[in-house]
Amino acid sequence: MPANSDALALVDAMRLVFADVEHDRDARTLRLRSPLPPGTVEWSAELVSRSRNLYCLIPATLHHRGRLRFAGVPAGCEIGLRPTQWYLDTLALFGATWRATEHGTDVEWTVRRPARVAFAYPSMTGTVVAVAAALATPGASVVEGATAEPSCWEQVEALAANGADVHRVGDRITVTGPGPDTVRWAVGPDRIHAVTLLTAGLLTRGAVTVRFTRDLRVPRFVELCERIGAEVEVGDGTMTVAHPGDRALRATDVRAGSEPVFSSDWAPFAALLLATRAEGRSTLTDTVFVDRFQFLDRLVPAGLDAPVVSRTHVEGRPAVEVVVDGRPDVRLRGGVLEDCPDIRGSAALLLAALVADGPVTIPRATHLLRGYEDLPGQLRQLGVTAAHHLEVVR
Ligand SMILES: CC(=O)N[C@H]1[C@@H](OP(=O)(O)OP(=O)(O)OC[C@H]2O[C@@H](n3ccc(=O)[nH]c3=O)[C@H](O)[C@@H]2O)O[C@H](CO)[C@@H](O)[C@@H]1O
Ligand SMILES: C=C(OP(=O)(O)O)C(=O)O
Repeated sequence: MPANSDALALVDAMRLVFADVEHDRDARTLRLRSPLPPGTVEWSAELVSRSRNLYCLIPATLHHRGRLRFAGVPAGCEIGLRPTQWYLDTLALFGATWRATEHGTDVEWTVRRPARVAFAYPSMTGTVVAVAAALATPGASVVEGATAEPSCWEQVEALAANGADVHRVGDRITVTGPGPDTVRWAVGPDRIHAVTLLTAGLLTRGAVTVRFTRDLRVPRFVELCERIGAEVEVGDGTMTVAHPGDRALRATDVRAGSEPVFSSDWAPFAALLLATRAEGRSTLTDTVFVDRFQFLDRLVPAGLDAPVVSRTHVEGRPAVEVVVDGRPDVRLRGGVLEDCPDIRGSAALLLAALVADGPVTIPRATHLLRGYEDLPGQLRQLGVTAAHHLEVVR
């Protein structure tokens, strides 16, 4: 497992559930053993501020300890409205009760009942919470309208491989609990991380190869690369994306959103690439987060043309649209950039150093470090030299 700060927050939360938590950062393994006896778990405001993904751990926390109190709201990227009540309402379908208090939220799970959960929108965290709750509940539960994100299918794959009665067919997941006592799993490749590095290669007009031990499921990213004229080669456990070298990439329109369409998480990388390496006008939309493209504004003082951002609707959903006029030979100036309060926007700012003449400094790397253990170090390993002046102030 990775050791980005988000993952480390989850490890800390697991220390409140298991007596024996062994995290070996060199071996990249995490072992959780000996659940603590029932009691009340308290998540401090500090812990809660570190990861929004803590929501995914609520079922396990309640399963072993019965009661959870947390201050505030588990926080993540600030990229638009992100209400979270539906995660707790999903748990309530399995018999949990929750209430907002003066200090935060109290959740309890004393009576468990199997449930039928139907998402009107394919919520990612909602799906993970529902599958985990179903697994801890004796009897047959069903999750309909589940997310189409392969990273979440991995949850089902891991459980099934360990003997759980869990099946996914399309957007329907059936679970018969209780699940197995022991689960062992090697975490699959981080798809967003892979797309980040492959984009870096295109920005340098070079090529990057990523290696992985299990399928890298990024078909929409591959399609985009092919559409704009990049070369993609998929081998046995490898994917290489290469810039054509002698010509600019082609402009194209990108409709990002909830998978199976082009992932919202990759939209910043596509926008940066199309603005700085493609010839012509591209329009990108995102139906998940209205501030998805906020990082582009931070690059204007560094020499990027001001993006034209507007609110729109795509298939009835509110969306953000950005129009970029590609300048394939642009050289940005770099500089100390304004903070960008989201992981992928921050990563895109760092990648902008690859098309800049001057140093690029990201002033507050909190968000970057939530999603990437050491992106500057990885870029250096790929051959990015000191000339690109990547600097992250921790
Ligand atoms: C579906 C989707 O693309 N989810 C993204 C979201 O996951 P995350 O799990 O954070 O959020 P959800 O998938 O639960 O919801 C995403 C958005 O969907 C809408 N919504 C959700 C549930 C619901 O019942 N009704 C509703 O309208 C809301 O606008 C919400 O903000 O952020 C992650 C981090 O960037 C991305 O990896 C996920 O791809
Ligand atoms: C938005 C992201 O994370 P979070 O949901 O934790 O804010 C992300 O991973 O890009």
